[in-house]
Amino acid sequence: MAGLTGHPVLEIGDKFEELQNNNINNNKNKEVIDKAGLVVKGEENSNNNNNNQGGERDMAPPTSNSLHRSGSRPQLDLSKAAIQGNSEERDPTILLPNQSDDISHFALDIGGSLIKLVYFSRHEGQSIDDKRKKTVKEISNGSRRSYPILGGRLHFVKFETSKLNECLDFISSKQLHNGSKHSYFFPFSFFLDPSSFLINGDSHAGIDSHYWNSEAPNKENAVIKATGGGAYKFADLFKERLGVSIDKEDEMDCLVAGANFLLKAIRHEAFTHMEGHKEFVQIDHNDLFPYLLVNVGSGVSMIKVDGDGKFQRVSGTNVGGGTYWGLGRLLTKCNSFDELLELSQRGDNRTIDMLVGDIYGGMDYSKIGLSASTIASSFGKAISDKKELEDHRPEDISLSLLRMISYNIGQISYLNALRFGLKRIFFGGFFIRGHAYTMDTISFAVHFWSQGQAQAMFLRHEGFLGALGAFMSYEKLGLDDLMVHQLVERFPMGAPYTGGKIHGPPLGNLNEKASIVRLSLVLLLDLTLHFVWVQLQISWMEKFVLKGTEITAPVPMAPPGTTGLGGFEVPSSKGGTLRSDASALNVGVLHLVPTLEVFPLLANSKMYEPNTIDLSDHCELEYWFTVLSEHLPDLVDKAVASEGGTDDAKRRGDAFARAFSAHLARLMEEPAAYGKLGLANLLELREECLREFQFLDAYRSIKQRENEVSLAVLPDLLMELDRMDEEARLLTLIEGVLAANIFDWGSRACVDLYHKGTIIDIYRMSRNKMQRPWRVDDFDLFRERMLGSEGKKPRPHKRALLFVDNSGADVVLGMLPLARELLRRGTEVVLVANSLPALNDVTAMELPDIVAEAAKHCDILRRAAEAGGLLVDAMTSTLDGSKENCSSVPLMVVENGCGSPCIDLRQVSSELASAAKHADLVCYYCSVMGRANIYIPFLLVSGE
Ligand SMILES: Nc1ncnc2c1ncn2[C@@H]1O[C@H](COP(=O)(O)OP(=O)(O)O)[C@@H](O)[C@H]1O
Ligand SMILES: CC(C)(COP(=O)(O)O)[C@@H](O)C(=O)NCCC(=O)O
Ligand SMILES: [Mn+2]
Repeated sequence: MAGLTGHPVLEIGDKFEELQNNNINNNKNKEVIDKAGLVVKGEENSNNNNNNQGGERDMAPPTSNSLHRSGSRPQLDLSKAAIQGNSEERDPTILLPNQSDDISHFALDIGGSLIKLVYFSRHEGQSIDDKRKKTVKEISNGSRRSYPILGGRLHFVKFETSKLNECLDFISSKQLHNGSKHSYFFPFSFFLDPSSFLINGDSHAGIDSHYWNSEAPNKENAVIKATGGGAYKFADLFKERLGVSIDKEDEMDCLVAGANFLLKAIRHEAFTHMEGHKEFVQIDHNDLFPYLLVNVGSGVSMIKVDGDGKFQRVSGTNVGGGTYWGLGRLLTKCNSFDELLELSQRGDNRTIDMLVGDIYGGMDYSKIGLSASTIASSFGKAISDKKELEDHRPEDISLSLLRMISYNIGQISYLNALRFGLKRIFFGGFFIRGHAYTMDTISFAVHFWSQGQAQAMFLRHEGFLGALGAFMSYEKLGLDDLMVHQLVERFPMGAPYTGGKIHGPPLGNLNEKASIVRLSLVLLLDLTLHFVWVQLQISWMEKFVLKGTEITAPVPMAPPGTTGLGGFEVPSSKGGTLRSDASALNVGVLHLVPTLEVFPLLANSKMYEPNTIDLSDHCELEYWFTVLSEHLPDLVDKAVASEGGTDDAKRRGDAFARAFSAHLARLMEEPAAYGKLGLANLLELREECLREFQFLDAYRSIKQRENEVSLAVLPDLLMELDRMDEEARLLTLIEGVLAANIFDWGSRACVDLYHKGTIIDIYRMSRNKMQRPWRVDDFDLFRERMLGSEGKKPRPHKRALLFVDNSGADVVLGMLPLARELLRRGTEVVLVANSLPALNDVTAMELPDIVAEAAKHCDILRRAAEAGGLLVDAMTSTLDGSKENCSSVPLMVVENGCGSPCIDLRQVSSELASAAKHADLVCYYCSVMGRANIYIPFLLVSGE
């Protein structure tokens, strides 16, 4: 598992606390998995050491092509690529017969102020072409869907309605309107014109669809879904410019469909914001309706929502976002909405608003619950004939206007909630703009007037409700069937700081990055084009490196103070600039992965929390920020070495370090910037960031070296185990699993420990320390089931799932011997490993080779691996001479669907979910790194 927390699973949130309190309650642990039976936990082990692991060897990158939930790289199938027609031609067409479609769909919400665009890039997963192929088939028993499975990504982008042309250019440059086409051709000329890469775009769209299409687009039939007034107003323009017809969807229908989808499908979509404090709310799907939806766009619509498609627009107000921006622009001469909002942060509305105290001689009007600081009359002081507009500070005007409008919206919303007895009010629309003071003001109004009975909540995808709803009206996409576990939100890592014109979420001008891939393709076909490739690759990376030095810290949104009696002080944040639109949207790309499933043995997926550590606790965040920052130079060294230490790798390493540091800094300032933040998210972010800078496996050589060393000592270990009687062997095996899990490069103490001795020394030393009773110690129950007791026969398990974690000793000396013991007793064993590399975790792709090597020394493993389809080639002779006949009991490998050091059991691969259904033993172990850097390994063994 590796990782600073290991794979935190099985209610480890609870467990971790319990562990820290030295108060483990076995019964509670047993509730974790339906088929609970046994929990075994190892000794606490404190390790301190130093030293450095020396020189890495450069190795060829792995050819991982399995589908997993990250999938942040474009996947190209270049096999059988060929130039069509005459290769001497200037713009020959290249045929990629095996490249799957990248079909795009998009929908628009064209409002009074902004155009919201939601588009989908879809690609097929590649077929599994590794040694696990047979395993996967076996496990599925024919029930599993066969690859490829369609997945894709939803991207969110916005434009100003007044700049409709920008939107049309964007659509055109991405050829979104040529969507569902089935050709795999593209013109060579695209690659020779660097300017064609300078369009706005994002990294996660991967390869734009038009690169695959050279046929004249079939525009006549193209129909796109759009909502908002602009769907009517600009329909002709769309036809003229893009040749597409607009299929108009009702705005209210779309708002409701979008809100319902988000509230059901995105785990932490809604949050409260009171007095500067943001808290994510977990909405119970079965208890969502009714609610009041308030969409604050140019104007405001208030909709009572009773179910999917069941709603009534109950009210609205013409004092909305357009009013703030329009009046604000007139009164302050601001050039942009953000500038206006920024001004408000430095404003003092008391100079312009008439307060209760102004009227009551500085006193509260407490009889009716009004404090002296309550605004009695917005802009009331402007009646003074002593002051003209220019005598007022634009900052004060902006704040006064913002407060007036936000408060008014909050108050009218409350009245409508009261009218219909609604307790929950969700606010959307881009007027909110994730702005702390706006949200606080609305929340305050709702709270104050409802006396705490109604709750204001905000939506992370605030302005995109209508566009999402329009998008979902494409029936064939079946998006409404998507479930929360099939969606993974990712924040592209390099983009926020790359500069250039950015639309939408933190994506940036990354088409240049995708161009690297495209040009590599050109390279394959025509090496003379090398110079173009190099030039463009540099341009993207250099841009990042240069911009990286200009990264500015975000503006802290300090909480405003309140005075209690209905009054609000001025915002205490006097900060500088607002974040640019791109990063301020705070929404990432939504990856739709239909293959993800909830781990079926999870007893209570609602209660389950994969994050052992909640980073909204500032002390925790600061601690982990320091750990990750300090570890960064070492990680960059490893990453660069893993790519051969070339100049290109160094440049990418530098860019990675800047990108990751910038994200860390951002999260330090605003921990909830990317949604609810836990340690598992932060660790995953780091892996994603590495991948985005094309470091596919930073620990590659370390892993290989440790596998080799561990495999070399495995035969001795197996002999030692075989000399023991059954009981001693079982105990030693469990101790071995606990001991070997110490080899985790995610923990500082463990890295230090490495330099104390050889792997086998450390393994033995750790094993000897695992004195019973362990913190959680159900070993006796386990032994009884495995070996039987007086009057009770052994009851071998049918199928065991062994979650494997770190490469080297952990898997080889810890888990494989346990697997062997289970196989020997007739239990099928499924090794569960990461889909993509993360730290020193072993991956599912790497396991067959490790098992094959181990099988050379062990007949049991060899036969089982053969039975499980892991050994494709005939094996060499074995050394341990075991002759037990277990050829029919297979050893298999499945990927867990995860590319992070921490697994989230709510989102695992379908092959793991499928394997779990027949399992009656789950063996899951992890090391928990406490704040004191104390290593606490524990193993959860649950069986029926
Ligand atoms: N960059 C921006 N430009 C203009 N208005 C913005 C911007 N960001 C936020 N807003 C606010 O959002 C409002 C538009 O919200 P939106 O939900 O998109 O409504 P509409 O559908 O009417 O365009 C604007 O009136 C303004 O108050
Ligand atoms: C007319 C609208 C639905 C248009 O939507 P918008 O472009 O503002 O998002 C909206 O502006 C609105 O509901 N206005 C309030 C009108 C009223 O009820 O007084
Ligand atoms: Mn709108």
